[in-house]
Amino acid sequence: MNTHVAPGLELRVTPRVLSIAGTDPTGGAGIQADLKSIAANGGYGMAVVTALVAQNTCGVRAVHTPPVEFLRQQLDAVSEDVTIDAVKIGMLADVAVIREVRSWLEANRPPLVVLDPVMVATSGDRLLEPSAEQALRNLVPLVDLVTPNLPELAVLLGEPPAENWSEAVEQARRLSAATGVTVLVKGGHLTGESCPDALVNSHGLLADTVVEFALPRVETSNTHGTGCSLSSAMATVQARTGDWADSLAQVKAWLHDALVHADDLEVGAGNGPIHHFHRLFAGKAPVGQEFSRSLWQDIEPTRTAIFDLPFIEALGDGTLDEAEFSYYLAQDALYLNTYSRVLARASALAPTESAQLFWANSARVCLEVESDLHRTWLGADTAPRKLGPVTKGYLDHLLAASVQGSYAVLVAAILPCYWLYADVGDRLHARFLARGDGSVHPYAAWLETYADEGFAAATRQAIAFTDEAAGNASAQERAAMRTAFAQSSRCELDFFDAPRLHAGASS
Ligand SMILES: Nc1ncnc2c1ncn2[C@@H]1O[C@H](COP(=O)(O)OP(=O)(O)O)[C@@H](O)[C@H]1O
Ligand SMILES: Cc1ncc(COP(=O)(O)OP(=O)(O)O)c(N)n1
Repeated sequence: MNTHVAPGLELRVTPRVLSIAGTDPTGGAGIQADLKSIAANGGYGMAVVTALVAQNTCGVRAVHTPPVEFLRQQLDAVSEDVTIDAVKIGMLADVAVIREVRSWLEANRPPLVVLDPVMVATSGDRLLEPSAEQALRNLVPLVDLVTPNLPELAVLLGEPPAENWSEAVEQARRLSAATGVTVLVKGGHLTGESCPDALVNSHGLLADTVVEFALPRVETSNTHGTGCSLSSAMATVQARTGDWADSLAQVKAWLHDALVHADDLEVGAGNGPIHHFHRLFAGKAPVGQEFSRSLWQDIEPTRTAIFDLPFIEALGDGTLDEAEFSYYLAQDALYLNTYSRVLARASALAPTESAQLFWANSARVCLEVESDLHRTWLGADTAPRKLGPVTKGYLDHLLAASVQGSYAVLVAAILPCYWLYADVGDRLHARFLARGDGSVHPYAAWLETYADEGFAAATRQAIAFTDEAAGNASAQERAAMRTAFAQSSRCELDFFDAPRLHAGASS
């Protein structure tokens, strides 16, 4: 699953994450927000203060920057004692602070560094001296991820700010190309119903140059500290998963719900903070990926059996019998129609707005894929198709999960269809590309559908929502999730083997 783990990065369940940033006495931004965000995302937070900021939700009143010798003493006190798994850097105030942090980074080389290039607060007050902009630009190539908002992205490039999302992504491409660093470009400063973020790396570090995640924009003025919270959450989750895209899928869902619950806090008269601990306050555990990882391990024999199937072998090398492929697609179309209803049921049961939207959108996409199957592959084949015995068995299992009322068990039953297809599509597509002989592959278009980055992103989100559901479930419910996941996985195996057994019998 973690295809992009940086060399030397040792993944940890509870990463030790250091924030190097300025303060916010109202607790919404800066180092206070970072510590909450790190804890809410399952890390152990530590803090070195760069500057003391007299600010509140309405604005910044004064900034006091202690001597850099004291900054170095703080940094050394932490790093000489504690193993640091990840660092998040926020407000750096001036050139002297940047120089000191740079020198400490060069001497200590933490395995993972995320830089939020803080320049201006929401209130419009400056948090970085203009004379320090070049020094901050020069720091970017030293980090692993930089998370600028749109005005900061423009300053880093020396260009006017992007006015729309596609310009923002183009700017992120240029910054990544120039620095070699992965850029997390954020759409918070734009308007519109959707609030997109994208990971951009022009040097092949991600599955695709641009990996985008969008969730609905939350209507609230309480967005103080979103950038701080996002960057420290990314440092934390990345130190656990080792995969930027997985990390953003998890963090974005968490942040969305933290914004949804922001108004509950009633802090301050201006732009108030987000609700970092909305999960904890609702009696939920922080999110990790241990549960989904253990599910994936449980089905290791099933996964091996799938790749040993003659159907998968022949699909991969393009020698699959046409009748078998056609049977498979027709059954897939029948399957998707009901699967879409099952996804809609998950949306109806979902405990959060972000999960509700995700499953509802998945139900819609599923119907689009079904009609695309008819248009692209089955168009000429108008023969009425009967639900095959394997398809029926699989759908009966999913429908049973959808009527018994547990959201957690239902999403566990749903997940293998995403995860195993993404895995099969990915591997077969890679095998196809590795042939490199330019030969025509009759099923290339099908392989592309499932090796598609959009599908991979949806799979990561489905995994993140399953982990979230597991975090809220009782031990008994988690055991039922495990059983449901394993059974759906066996159904997937049988589904791939069904054409061999049943294609001849159907008309
Ligand atoms: N109203 C909103 N609804 C949903 N997500 C938001 C909203 N405002 C900001 N975000 C998210 O918060 C994060 C920080 O974004 P942004 O506001 O662009 O940066 P900054 O806080 O550094 O100015 C991003 O993940 C962005 O998508
Ligand atoms: C000490 C400190 N650091 C950073 C910020 C800016 O925080 P950010 O997350 O960008 O949120 P907004 O303030 O822009 O909402 C800050 N205010 N103070």
